[in-house]
Amino acid sequence: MSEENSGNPPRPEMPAKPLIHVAAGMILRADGALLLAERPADKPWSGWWELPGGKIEPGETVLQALARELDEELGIQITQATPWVTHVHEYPKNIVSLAFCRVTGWNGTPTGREGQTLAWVDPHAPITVGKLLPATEPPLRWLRLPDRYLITSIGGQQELPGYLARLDTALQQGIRLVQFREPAWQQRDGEQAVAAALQEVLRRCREHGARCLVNSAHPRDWWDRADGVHLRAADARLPEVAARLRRAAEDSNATGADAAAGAQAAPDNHAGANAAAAGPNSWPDRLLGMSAHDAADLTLARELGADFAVLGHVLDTPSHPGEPGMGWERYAELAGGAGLPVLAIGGQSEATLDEARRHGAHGIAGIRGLLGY
Ligand SMILES: Nc1nc2c([nH]c(=O)n2[C@@H]2O[C@H](COP(=O)(O)OP(=O)(O)OP(=O)(O)O)[C@@H](O)[C@H]2O)c(=O)[nH]1
Repeated sequence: MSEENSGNPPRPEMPAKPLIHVAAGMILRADGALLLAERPADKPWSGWWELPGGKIEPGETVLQALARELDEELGIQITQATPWVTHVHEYPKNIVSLAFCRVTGWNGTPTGREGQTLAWVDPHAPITVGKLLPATEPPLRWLRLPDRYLITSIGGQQELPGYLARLDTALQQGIRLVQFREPAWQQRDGEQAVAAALQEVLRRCREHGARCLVNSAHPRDWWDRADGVHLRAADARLPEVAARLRRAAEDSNATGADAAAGAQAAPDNHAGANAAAAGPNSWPDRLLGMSAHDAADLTLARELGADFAVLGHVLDTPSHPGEPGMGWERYAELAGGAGLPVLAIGGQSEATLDEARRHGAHGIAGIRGLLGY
């Protein structure tokens, strides 16, 4: 029904909020420490902490703007930086599109050239230097996500001992995120046989402080045994999946997990914008991953409050014979608009991690390449 004949009075036009494009640096030292800056007294939100950076000027690329800002603000010259996640946050008075970049190489020593206090912090520990700008909280959460994601492909009971030995090695070598995914085995031998393998994989992951998600091809009641779920794109569209995630979010809110996760009060003109813009964070005490193949899948991942998406396949891979990969250019285009961390999948291994990062990936996912085949 059109507004004219709906019987409702026409709504007054809302003035559009200004959209500000910003480049901000995740400046990471070799020991993993992250640089934060306190906004100085003469700027809006003074006293709040942020990632160094600033507005992108007309004609500048994100990396050019970042290089200029870090030189002006900190007196450092970037030698190594890659695009990461672009996060759009709506404040009551404006909308900021923050293009976060990983900065891992620079010349000079960061100095607060505009009077700002600087602090190197451990991004894996609670941030205690002060309040973070609301739009700066999601990237700090995302930074904690491991950058290598191993997906199982055990295949059957006979192969299990050999696989577990390889898994042990991968965990010893630093794998901290695993997805248990055995749809063919489950279909052939039944859930019981596969459930025992999940227990073995979970036990080993826990021994090494790694998290293990279960693929949504497996029974729903396994999700709670693991550290979260990895949704296939088709499963992410099922109403019962959305309902299940909503229930998990409600349970978690009821037990105050949000407060424990460090939600902060915002000043008046930031108030209320944070939770909505950071995504619903559907399952705060567990991880939610989703497989994506196109822009619509990535949008859905963001709407569901996924912690990350896996996008591919990028390069040709034995798991999709005869289906050419999307290639790095297309990957970069899609990942750049995703608004959440994206891992590249398809032909990935330690050897492709740098290339993946150059194209905006948070990291890589794989079956064989991350198991040392
Ligand atoms: N650099 C940076 N800006 C952020 C972050 N989070 C966040 O909401 N912002 C917002 O993005 C905008 C950054 O622009 P800016 O730093 O160039 O602007 P400014 O207020 O310092 O003023 P100015 O450029 O006129 O000196 C501000 O509105 C700031 O509140 C962050 O982590 N880093």
